[in-house]
Amino acid sequence: MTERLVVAEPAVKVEIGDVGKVFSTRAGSVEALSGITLDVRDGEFLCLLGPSGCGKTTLLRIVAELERPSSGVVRIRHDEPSRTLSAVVFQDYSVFPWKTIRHNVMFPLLQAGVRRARAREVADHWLAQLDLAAFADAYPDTVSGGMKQRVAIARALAVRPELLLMDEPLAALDAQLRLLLQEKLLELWQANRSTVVFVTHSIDEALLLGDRIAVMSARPGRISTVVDVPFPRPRDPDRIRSSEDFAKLRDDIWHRLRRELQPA
Ligand SMILES: Nc1ncnc2c1ncn2[C@@H]1O[C@H](COP(=O)(O)OP(=O)(O)OP(=O)(O)O)[C@@H](O)[C@H]1O
Repeated sequence: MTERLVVAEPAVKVEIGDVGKVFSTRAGSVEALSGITLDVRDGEFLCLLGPSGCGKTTLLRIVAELERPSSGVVRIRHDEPSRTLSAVVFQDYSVFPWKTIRHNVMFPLLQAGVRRARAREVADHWLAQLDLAAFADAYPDTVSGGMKQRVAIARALAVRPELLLMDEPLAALDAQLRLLLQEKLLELWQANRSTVVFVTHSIDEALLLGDRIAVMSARPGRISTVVDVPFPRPRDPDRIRSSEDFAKLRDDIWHRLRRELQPA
């Protein structure tokens, strides 16, 4: 069950308490998550990292209220009722192909009751932030995958959600583009802090972007450890990636993940 109410601890934005999820399929039941207890702190960038199929997407969908947990509870603190509580960015460039890029970004604002002229202004601001201003009148299918994903990110940021949920938003991009978009996300987040839950397979990405990394075990997913990322902000991507601490933490997290990947 998902509840929106004031959680006990004011520094906590999302309280995930003993959440389990079992999917029933024709072939039987699949236990995707078991006993997940995790707090997402107000204003933090939390990364969820874990082996394929460990339930990262399921957990994110439960927090987004797109899926109901089979057991346990999720509580989300909604501080400003006039503000959108959460927005989700998926991996697969979920943009409307029949709308121009500007109208894609305007859409959730109009849905939220923002006046058209203001929605256009806000959309254009975020398109500029994501280097898409020149493509505002283009349709998504005429631009690259990386651009479509930037549209999806601009659309999510434009509503200024209290909680931004991202499910491997950079996974479908080629390696170089992924690095560039990681840096863009880092810059945008540092300038417009909100609470973020970010699912990724990439240890490097989690270390560059995250304040904390919740490492999940193989299915049924559990939180096996939560790593504090010690790099101060604002972060300089090149300095961080080439630092000794980065290499050490990457190695440490990789060893934990490898244990999960190896069959018992
Ligand atoms: N709607 C569903 N019905 C049945 N099983 C499901 C459903 N959604 C997810 N699962 C199963 O639950 C488990 C967890 O899936 P999930 O997609 O959450 O994992 P993930 O960690 O995000 O995987 P990946 O990293 O590969 O994207 C998998 O075994 C998956 O097959």
